[in-house]
This record gives sequence, C-alpha cells and structure tokens, in this order.
Amino acid sequence: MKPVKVGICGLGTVGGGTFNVLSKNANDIARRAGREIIIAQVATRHPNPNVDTGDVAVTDNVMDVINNPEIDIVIELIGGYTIAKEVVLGAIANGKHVVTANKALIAVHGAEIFAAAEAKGVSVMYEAAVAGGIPIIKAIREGLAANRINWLAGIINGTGNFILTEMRDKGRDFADVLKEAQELGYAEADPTFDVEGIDAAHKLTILASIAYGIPLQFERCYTEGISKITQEDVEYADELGYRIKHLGISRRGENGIDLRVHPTMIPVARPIAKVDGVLNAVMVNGDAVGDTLYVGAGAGAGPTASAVVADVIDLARTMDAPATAAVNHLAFDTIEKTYVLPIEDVETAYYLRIQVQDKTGVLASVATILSERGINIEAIIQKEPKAEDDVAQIILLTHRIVERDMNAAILAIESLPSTVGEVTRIRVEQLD
Ligand SMILES: NC(=O)C1=CN([C@@H]2O[C@H](COP(=O)(O)OP(=O)(O)OC[C@H]3O[C@@H](n4cnc5c(N)ncnc54)[C@H](O)[C@@H]3O)[C@@H](O)[C@H]2O)C=CC1
Ligand SMILES: N[C@@H](CC=O)C(=O)O
Ligand code: NA
Repeated sequence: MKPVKVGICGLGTVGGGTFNVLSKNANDIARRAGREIIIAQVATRHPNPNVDTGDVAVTDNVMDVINNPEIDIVIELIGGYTIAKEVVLGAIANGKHVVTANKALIAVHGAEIFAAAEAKGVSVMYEAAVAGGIPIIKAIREGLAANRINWLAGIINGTGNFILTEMRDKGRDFADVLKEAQELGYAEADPTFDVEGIDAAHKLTILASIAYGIPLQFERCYTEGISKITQEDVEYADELGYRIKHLGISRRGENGIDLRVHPTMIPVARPIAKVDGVLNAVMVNGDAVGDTLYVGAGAGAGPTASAVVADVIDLARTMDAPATAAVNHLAFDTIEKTYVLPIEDVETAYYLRIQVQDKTGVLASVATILSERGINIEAIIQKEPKAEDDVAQIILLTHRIVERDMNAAILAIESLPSTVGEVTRIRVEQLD
C-alpha cells in the first residue's frame, strides 16, 4: 500500500516525542498499520534538542504543512486555541485528517471542528488529549460500546497528581514541585490550567461527551483546583483513612448529569487512591461490565506520543478503505439532550476543617447547625492548639448531603463567634 505522509506542527514535548516514536518504531508501526508512515514535514517555532530531524523538511510556518499536497495527516501539537485552531480547520479544509493532543481546543471548539470534519469526510482523532498514554477514548468508545455508562471518575491531570503526591510523601512545597513538573514537560504552557483544574475540566468534558453521547459543554463543568490544599488537610485525610486526589467526576443521575472537577477525599483502600506521581487513572462504570479501571502515564513526551501515534496508525489502517465513514467524536444526529446539574444540586459527603478559638461549646453549636440542615456526622477529630496563641481545629466527616444545604451550614458555622477564618471543605466520595 502507498505510504501515509504526516506533517507535524509543533516540536515541543509531545511533538518531539511523536517524531522520535515514529522514527524509532518505524518498522513495527508500518507492520501494524499495513503501510509505511513517513514524516514529510515539521513546522515549529523552536528546535527541539532531543530530536534529530535528519533530512525531514523543517519550516517555521504551519501553512507550509497545511498546504503541502503530499501530506495526508496533519498532527497538531502546538496547543492553545488560536494557531492550533487555524491549523486544524485549515488541514480539514484541505481534505487532510487531523490528529491532536489539544484537549483545550477539542473541549471548547470541538463541535465546530467535528462539523467541519464531517462535511469534508475526514477524521479528527484526539486520544492523546485525555489521560495521555492511557487509551481511554478507545476504551470508552470501542471497548465499552455495549454499555450504558453510569459514571466515571478519574485522576486526569498528571501535573496535579505529581504535586499532591510529592506534598504528601515528601512534604515538599507546592511551588517547588510545580516547577519540577514544568521542567519535566508535564505542565501546560499556562500552568494555572493544571493547578486550577481547567485542564482536567477540558478532559472530563470530552470523556463525558463520549461516555453519555452528550454535547461538549465545558462551560457547565464545575472546576476547582488544588492550589488551596494544605499539608494539614493531607495529613488529616491520612488520619481518617483517606487520600486527597484531584478528580474529574461525572455521574448520570435521575435529574441530570454531574460534571465536576475538584479535590476529593477517597478511601485509601480504593486502587485509584494509590495512583501516584504523574500517573493518571480513570474508573468507568458500565451497566453490563461493572467497574473498570485504566491506569498509565498521563503526561510526558513518550506516553503522550504513544497515544498520538496510535491515532495515526488507526487512520493509516482505515482512511483509504472504501465506505469508511469518518469517525468524528459522536454522530451528531444522535446527541442526547441532557441537563448538567449545577454544583449546588450535586450530592456528596464532606470533610470540614473548622478553626476555633475556644472549643468550649463550639462542637455542640456546630453539631446543631449541621443537624438542623439534616447533615449527619460520620467522624470527628479534635486537635488542640499547637502553640499558646494558635487555634484549635475541629475536623468532621459528614454523610452525603446536597451542596446547597452544606453551603448554608458552612455560612452559619463561619458566623459563630468562636470560628476563625473560613471553613475548609473537601468533597468525599466512596467511588462505589
Ligand atoms: N506535555 C504533555 O505531557 C502533554 C501535552 N498535551 C498537549 O499537547 C500539546 C503540546 O504540548 P507540549 O508539547 O507540552 O507543548 P510545548 O510547549 O512543549 O511545544 C509546543 C511546540 O509548538 C511550537 N509552536 C508554537 N507556536 C508555533 C507556531 N506558531 N508555529 C509553529 N510551531 C509553533 C513550539 O515551537 C513548540 O515546539 C498541547 O495541546 C498540550 O495540551 C497533551 C497531553 C500531554
Ligand atoms: N498538563 C497535562 C498534560 C497532559 O495532558 C497534565 O499534567 O496532565
Ligand atoms: Na489517552
């Protein structure tokens, strides 16, 4: 069969990894794809010291790649919404298939991109966009295709998981670990996307869309990052038999679907609680299969390139087959109408940490506030002040309650004369 020619736009962490995997494993890849895959051209702003481009044509103008008539597949690895979008839409307009790792672009502009691709009869593939090297898109779309998906939950940001793990295991400082994650190529160009949960929200938006057949609706995803997690909370979680993980969670309920990214306390006995460092993990529950768990590296050159190249191989296998319709995300005429629940309507259990000046009678007042709102307490720890001028702490685990009621309870607790500062709240999930 005629070789497939690819053009790579962006030669940074993922672009460099993709170039190297395509070059190093060329023979295995050709065997699996049933044809040779040749890198015809690369567009990049900066050279990559880890890549020897040899005699491959290199340009600094992405339009050279998009307009190169030899190229069948454009691989977009620049990132962001501007040039990346031009590259993707330009490639589609020129009748080329696209592979991208850009979750921000897919989550926010996916509907426009997939519509353009459908109209042109080409495919846009994005396995690398969610959970890096884990073939989670393939698992949900193909492996679990028989199921009605009930819920999914995952650690889907490698940088965040790396930070939380280093904080817990080595007591390291947040900023210091983030810097290391950036040096290792895990973090987004703007690392607030990682630490404030935006990157995980992009990924959850994509996962939920495929899992439930619903539109991409990033703007409805509740998003909370890890930047407010303290060493204290990490230690108290341990004491209670829990781990704090930054999770993306989506559950199909009677009244709608929840779509939320936030720090979550999960029982230490759950396998996902032990998924540490840059590893990602996604649990998916389907009505026929039950619980499934997928674990692997969520960021970095090699793991992400693994997913990018797998998409290229998939395309190489199928793109010239007669009557092969482009597979683009969802069939648009089957998209389900759904209601994404506002976070106030979502029900979870809670960890609360309340700082108090004088404990006498405070616990009773807190218990009254909670019970008046139907909130049951599961466990309590009280911590004496560490120094004379320090505050005492009351740590509570509650049963499940709708967030609106918990918000009201927290406001009331914060208004008590002996409460100091804001109440810390972390949502708790059993994941069963
Ligand atoms: N780093 C990681 O572990 C992962 C990254 N991703 C996604 O992959 C994409 C790329 O990320 P990284 O490789 O980390 O970024 P990077 O910053 O390391 O690389 C970006 C590349 O794009 C090039 N570039 C920027 N503007 C350009 C322009 N106008 N024309 C030509 N080239 C241009 C730069 O020179 C650089 O080579 C992003 O969408 C990111 O979200 C997805 C999964 C994992
Ligand atoms: N910045 C992202 C990269 C992969 O998607 C992460 O840390 O997970
Ligand atoms: Na993936």
